[in-house]
Amino acid sequence: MTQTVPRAEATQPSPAAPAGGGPAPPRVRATWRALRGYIRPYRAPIALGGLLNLAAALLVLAQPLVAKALVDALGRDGPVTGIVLGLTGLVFLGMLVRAAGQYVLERAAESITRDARRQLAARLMRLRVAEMDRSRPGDLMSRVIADTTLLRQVTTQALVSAVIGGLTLVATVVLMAVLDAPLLGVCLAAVVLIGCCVTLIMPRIAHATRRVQESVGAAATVLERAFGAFRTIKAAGAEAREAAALDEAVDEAWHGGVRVAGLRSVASSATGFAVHVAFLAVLGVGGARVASGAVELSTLIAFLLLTFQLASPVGQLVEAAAQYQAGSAAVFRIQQAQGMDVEQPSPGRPGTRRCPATVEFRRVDFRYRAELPQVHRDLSFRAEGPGTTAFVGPSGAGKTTVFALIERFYEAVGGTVLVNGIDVLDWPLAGLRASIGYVEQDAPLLAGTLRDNLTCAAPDVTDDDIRDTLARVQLDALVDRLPDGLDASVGHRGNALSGGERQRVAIARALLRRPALLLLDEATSQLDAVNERVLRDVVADIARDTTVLVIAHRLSTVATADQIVVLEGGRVRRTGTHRELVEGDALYAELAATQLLAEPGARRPDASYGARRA
Ligand SMILES: Nc1ncnc2c1ncn2[C@@H]1O[C@H](COP(=O)(O)OP(=O)(O)OP(=O)(O)O)[C@@H](O)[C@H]1O
Repeated sequence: MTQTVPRAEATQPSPAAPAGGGPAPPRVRATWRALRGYIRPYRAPIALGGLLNLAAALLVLAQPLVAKALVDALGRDGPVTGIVLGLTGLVFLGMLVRAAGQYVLERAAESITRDARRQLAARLMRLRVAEMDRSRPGDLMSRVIADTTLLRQVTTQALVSAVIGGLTLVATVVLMAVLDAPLLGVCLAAVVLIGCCVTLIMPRIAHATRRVQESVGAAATVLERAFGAFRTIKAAGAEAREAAALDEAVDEAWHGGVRVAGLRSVASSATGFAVHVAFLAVLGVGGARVASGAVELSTLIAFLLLTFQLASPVGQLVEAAAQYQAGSAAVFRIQQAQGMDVEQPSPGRPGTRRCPATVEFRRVDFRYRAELPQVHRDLSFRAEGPGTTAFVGPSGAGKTTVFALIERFYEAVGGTVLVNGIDVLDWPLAGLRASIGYVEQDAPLLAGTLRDNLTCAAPDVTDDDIRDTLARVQLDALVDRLPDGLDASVGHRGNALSGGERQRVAIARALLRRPALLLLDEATSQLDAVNERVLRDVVADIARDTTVLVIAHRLSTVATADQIVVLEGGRVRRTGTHRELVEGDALYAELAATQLLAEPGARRPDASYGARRA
């Protein structure tokens, strides 16, 4: 049995969406769940880093007590060398332990960022084509690159700071209570003040961070759009307009970033201010208590040092809260992307691949989205191999969509698409696509080398296979001419090659997959006579042992096709050979006379459809 994926299953609910009832708001719970998922594989190093940081904090905490011993020893005229050496050792040891703790944490943070990027990128590669149609690629790119960076802080530093800060705060408060309880009361007032301030500021940090990340996504979208159509932008003289669109997004990010900076500085200033107020209050109240003999001077000095040290754990807690808020904004956006609709991998099933393949559409209905008009209505045809079936029809008739349904980029809303007699929904997706070679009309190439482009669909092919295939599409001379041969760069989207060469590289790429079915969307641009002839010969050669489906834009293609399917308004209007259709179908005769590209010197059939309709 072939494993099929029910359509409903393939749609993943967004983790960012409300997760049901309960006291905690769903977003907070979803954020926590996601954070726990990122942290889980690195619990050990994070715990080690946390322990080292805690040890460093305790070593720092011990310093006032040693300082108190030093003051007491000085007061008694006792020996101080050991105490001074001990204090120096404490300072150095604290520094080393803190450095080690930081390294372990930073390493874990980098690993978490790497994992998040890998997971998200792998997921986005599996997005359904329909989902990609609705998305902005630039924004998705910024989620993979920029948003994941914010995880670095929240998953390690913020977590450890919160734990260490909390523990250190408790330890400091306990020590203060041991030293002098009334003075502790003065300090606690400052801590309450900070708590109120933080509660007010933190949600605003999350909101502003989200605005920054969204603006960064918008900026990436503008850049992606401009770089993707760079020549068009230049030819249209639209550089300034694109730059202005980028400015807008960048300004928005700036405003958000400045707001976050402002909020964070208010939070940290409030912390510093509260500690200073506490220090002065302890100095005043403590001075009076020393004067009255209620406490010793050394106790007051130790207390004052502890009061200053209070700034560190409280600052850590405030910083952790701010990092959590910023991170939660990023987690929200990452989870949104993780929740997009992906294709489900299904295990391969041997035996379904048969060469040449047979394709059949049985009463297929299709529309791209519920709110869009229907593209195919009751569409039925059968194409067998070996041989060529050509599709012709007016622009928008649904020819390219036929190929998209065979590749299962989209799923029919009614009827059945069969390959080798099996519903494409029942095929293992990878197996289905492995049987098909698809050459798109604009033959997009990937930036990289010629070899990268040829092997991306069939990584295991040998150099001999590549050379044979290049000879078949008559590209061997080009490769011999290039100084770096197969390792020559093809430029962004293959810009370093001519249109005809790009087409032939795309065909070679498809052939290296050894397809049972070749889908070829012919280029609409006029190729020179050599390229035209080469392409025709190549397709004829492939069609000898393979099923070739071609969206025809050339007279030479339809003239030699074994079968021609004429599409009109999403339906099959007529099927036949070129000769039959020229004589028997007015629309076909008109298309052949007016829209199909003829080789220079070739005779066109007369147009009659428009004339007859008129
Ligand atoms: N991704 C998409 N989302 C929404 N509508 C789409 C999408 N792709 C195509 N369409 C629409 O579907 C219809 C059929 O498009 P299709 O590309 O299949 O036509 P075609 O016959 O190949 O046209 P052409 O010869 O001009 O390439 C068109 O009206 C088109 O606007």
